[in-house]
Amino acid sequence: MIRVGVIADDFTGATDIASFLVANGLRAVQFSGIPQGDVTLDTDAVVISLKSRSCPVDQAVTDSLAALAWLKQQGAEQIYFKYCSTFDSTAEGNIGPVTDALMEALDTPLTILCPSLPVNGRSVYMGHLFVGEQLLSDSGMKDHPVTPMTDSSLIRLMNAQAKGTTGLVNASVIDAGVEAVQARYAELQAQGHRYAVVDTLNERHLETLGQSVQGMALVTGGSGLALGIARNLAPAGANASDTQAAGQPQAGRTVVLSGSCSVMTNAQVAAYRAEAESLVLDVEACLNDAGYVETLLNWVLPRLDNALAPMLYATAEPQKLKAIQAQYGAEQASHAVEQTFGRLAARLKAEGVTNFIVAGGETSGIVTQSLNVEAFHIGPPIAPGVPWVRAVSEPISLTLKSGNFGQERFFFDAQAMIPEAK
Ligand SMILES: Nc1ncnc2c1ncn2[C@@H]1O[C@H](COP(=O)(O)OP(=O)(O)OP(=O)(O)O)[C@@H](O)[C@H]1O
Ligand SMILES: O=C(O)[C@@H](O)C(=O)CO
Repeated sequence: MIRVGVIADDFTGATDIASFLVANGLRAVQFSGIPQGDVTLDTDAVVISLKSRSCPVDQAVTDSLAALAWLKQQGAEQIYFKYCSTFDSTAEGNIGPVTDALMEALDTPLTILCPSLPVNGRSVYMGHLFVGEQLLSDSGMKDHPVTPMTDSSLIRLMNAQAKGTTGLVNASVIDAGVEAVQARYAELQAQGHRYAVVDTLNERHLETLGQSVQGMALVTGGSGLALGIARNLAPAGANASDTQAAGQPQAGRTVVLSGSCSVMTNAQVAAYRAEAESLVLDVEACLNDAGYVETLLNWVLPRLDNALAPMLYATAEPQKLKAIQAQYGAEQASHAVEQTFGRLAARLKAEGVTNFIVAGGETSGIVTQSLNVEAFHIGPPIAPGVPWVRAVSEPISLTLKSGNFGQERFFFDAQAMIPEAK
């Protein structure tokens, strides 16, 4: 029986939530897109990753409903709509419209909004979302190129993009325990609200919330709530080393591919460059040189036996990125970089590389697609929300790192978890 069916609005967000599910005692399988037909699954949770965060609203709704239909067909008891812990969305959506569509399809009157992920510094207090010590609207997210977040009130954000109205379950109610929280849900519903923002400051709050939503047809949030839900549902005696076993990385040739320009990835690339061999992608060559992927491949191949895996990166500091975007056009440049990583990944696989350490959501999406990997087992985490994952049908392992996740030595730490070849 599938206890939880997750619809994630991007790729790295999907591995993020899958990681919290398995770390807290549920077995999980992740799919890249909606699988064709029925699949026989011996698992507690299924995570489907879509690309619905910043696509047009209609597309996001259609894809999310298709994922819902597939999950219901597999018998999923509870549906979890996973979006970003920084509530990445525009005034039009897609979080509001997708939530409305899922609620209508499930014929459910109330759901919760729980973006918080305290272990990564995302918390909610009095309905306001914080990133570390800053309000969301003061954090780096205010300058996001696609979904700039200039308001921190989850109530205002949701009311602007959804059909119904939003109420608050504040921290003191959550401190009062599961029954108080459930009574507050009933009160908000009786007042005509459709969405309940839940304050969350710590793991204890997530545990209370996980218990409070048992039986709720739809929940929505970041990956933090998955910890509470998994702890509530995990069978007695479940332990993470069992649930993560199928996703353990195997000995094999490894590369690092970094296409993220986020602040944390810049720091991680700088730390890794200082000790490992690396090559920066030339954006002009990505755009115009048909033989560039072979050039990159010829650089990588002789370095695959190095003690530290070779790294190819497009990662750039904000000023450099702006200059590149001004010269070539933002969309053209990022598309060309993504295509280069995708083609290179396919060539590397053909040359026997089995382990891919990838940074960036879009970059992870294209690399996974190019490797033709459709389903993953989830392994142990390298950092909160970033696990090793292993393809179900072939010996390929990946880490798919959200731009701002992970510690500075992430690329080293990921490799340290790969066993030595026998
Ligand atoms: N030097 C560069 N010049 C132009 N575009 C680049 C450059 N480096 C990376 N890009 C593009 O920037 C985008 C980065 O997005 P990606 O989702 O991979 O990372 P991210 O936004 O940091 O990650 P996440 O979505 O997990 O937070 C990609 O489209 C990538 O191709
Ligand atoms: O929730 C998060 O912050 C991440 O899983 C994510 O969605 C990054 O794109």
